[in-house]
Amino acid sequence: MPAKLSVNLNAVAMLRNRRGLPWPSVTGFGRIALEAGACGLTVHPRPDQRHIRFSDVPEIRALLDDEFPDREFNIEGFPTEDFLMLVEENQPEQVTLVPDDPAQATSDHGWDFAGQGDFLKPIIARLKKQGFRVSLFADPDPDQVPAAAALGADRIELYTGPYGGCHDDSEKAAIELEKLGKTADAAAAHGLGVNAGHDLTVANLSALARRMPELCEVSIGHGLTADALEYGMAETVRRFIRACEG
Ligand SMILES: CC(=O)[C@@H](O)[C@H](O)COP(=O)(O)O
Ligand SMILES: NCC(=O)COP(=O)(O)O
Repeated sequence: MPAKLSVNLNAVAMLRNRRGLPWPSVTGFGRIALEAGACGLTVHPRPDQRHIRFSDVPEIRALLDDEFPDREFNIEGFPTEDFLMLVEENQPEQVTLVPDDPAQATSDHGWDFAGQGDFLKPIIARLKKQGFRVSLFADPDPDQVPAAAALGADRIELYTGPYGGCHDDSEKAAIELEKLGKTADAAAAHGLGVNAGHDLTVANLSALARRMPELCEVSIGHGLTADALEYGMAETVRRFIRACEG
């Protein structure tokens, strides 16, 4: 079964926020993505709300509930109490915990599972008790997988930034891809599902999907939104879904 595509709406929100106007519409582009076959929508609200605003989240929840009840909502972020309350109010199918500092421009590393396990464990238990699937943002490092697996989460989301950053160097890309692949293999051996995301594109996605047949889901925003400017959102989503097939 090919990996599922979850469309990240952060970049659409960022474009909207250039003005005090409601377009481009975050839910409107979410609807086009879902109509074109995306399996879900992802948001990564940051504390400064520079792209997704907390008020977008219930609107996306309503879009999914009212028009696409078979698709999934994935909310990503650092688990502050504000973030956890937002999650609990909006009942996503999946929560992805990311170790971002509020000042960070974008996500650039996974959790240190051994060092931050005591912090994560009760948060994961709180989220799991309410029925959310929990995924943990992870570096491409198979040695960290046993510590991740001990925390009680369902999946890891592999940080694919270093792989995506090799867009002009196929030798380096092959090395990064193998690190991701070995981490996915270790995760599968420890009973963890595997998601992936960050700087994925139509050009680099097929090779990733072929290397990790166990890949459950990719969440893609920046590259997909860039393509949507060129090809339109619906055609872009169809292109990414084909790339998920390997
Ligand atoms: C965890 C991850 O890789 C994405 O959620 C990414 O961080 C998107 O966030 P920005 O849109 O703020 O770059
Ligand atoms: N989890 C990764 C994500 O949602 C999107 O990352 P990017 O495609 O915007 O780099």
